[in-house]
Amino acid sequence: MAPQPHGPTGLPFDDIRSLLTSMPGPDEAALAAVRMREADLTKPAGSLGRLEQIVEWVAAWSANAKPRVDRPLVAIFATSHGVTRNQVSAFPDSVNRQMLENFAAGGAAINQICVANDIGLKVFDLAIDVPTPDIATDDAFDEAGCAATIAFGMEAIVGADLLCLGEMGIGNTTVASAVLNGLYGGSAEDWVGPGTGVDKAGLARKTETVRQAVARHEGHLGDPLEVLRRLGGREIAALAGAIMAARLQRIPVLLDGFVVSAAAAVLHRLDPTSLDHCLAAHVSAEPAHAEVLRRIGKAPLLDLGMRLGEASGAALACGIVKNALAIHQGMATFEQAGVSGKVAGPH
Ligand SMILES: O=C(O)c1ccc[n+]([C@@H]2O[C@H](COP(=O)([O-])O)[C@@H](O)[C@H]2O)c1
Ligand SMILES: Cc1cc2nc[nH]c2cc1C
Repeated sequence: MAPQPHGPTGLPFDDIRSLLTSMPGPDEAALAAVRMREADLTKPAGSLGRLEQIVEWVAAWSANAKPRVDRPLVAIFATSHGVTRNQVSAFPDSVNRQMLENFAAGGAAINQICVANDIGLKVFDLAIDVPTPDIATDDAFDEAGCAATIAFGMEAIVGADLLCLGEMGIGNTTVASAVLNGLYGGSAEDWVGPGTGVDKAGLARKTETVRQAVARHEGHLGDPLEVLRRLGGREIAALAGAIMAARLQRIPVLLDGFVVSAAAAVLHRLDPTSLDHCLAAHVSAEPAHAEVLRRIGKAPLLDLGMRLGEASGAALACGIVKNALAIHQGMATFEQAGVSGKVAGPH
């Protein structure tokens, strides 16, 4: 039989759907081992709060009873959006390439967060000089193009033991709002916010653009991959691929802000368990982000009023993950330290 490029039906999205059905679950043995050790460490049970659950999360999803993060990686997917012709951003498209150069030169916020926390940084240029079509009037991709971009995101992820996902793309909060409106319904107002800082008139243009884009596809938004194809952008597609690839490679993921959460929401709509290896690093100042996190069932680790993108919140949260693991690995047990354990019963 001749080789078939895209599985039995020949449709690229079917490959993605079938991959989602074969994702590994948590490693129960690693989880049990860290819970056992946790109980023996010189502190009252539960006193490290969510830090304890972070250790369990890394153990379960990296399948390591002695969880470590030695090679954390920030991956930034950068691209351009035709939707910016509707004047939906406070900044011009030219910032995309300029920021790529700034990342390369070490001058962006994310460079400094990576230096401070000893994190590797990779920036992926997704045809930054060729914007995807304006989603208010055209589909963002055809199916093959969308699937190929998801596949690019999958292939980008190698050799890390914790992945911090971020993006860069002027206009992409409009695109993310359209994707979320397409996935979850409601009105455009529910999902739109200031992004890089548009004024009142800009916000009205954004809202109208999202309303127009979503209305164009009415009746075709029942399939989350169709929502992505019609209303998304390259960084959102690649981020969805990266989240899937990390799961297959047993790499825990820290999700950054509003735009990354739109990619995560596509997967969550396809399969609610597909984000179990992900934590929400922070809740962004973009007003609808908190609602997305509620919908995907993630309580953010940080709430710092940030709205930068470029994985800045995820990279900061990586520092917390590294601290949680250092505490767990390095602490003495009650027996080792000669510290008395909790007394049984009331006293
Ligand atoms: O991550 C967020 O929550 C976030 C919120 C607002 C803006 N951004 C960043 O700002 C850019 C998109 O904003 P805008 O106004 O051009 O749509 C893009 O480069 C994002 O990384 C990111
Ligand atoms: C300057 C600038 C830096 C960014 N980093 C991520 N998104 C951004 C948007 C702008 C405008």
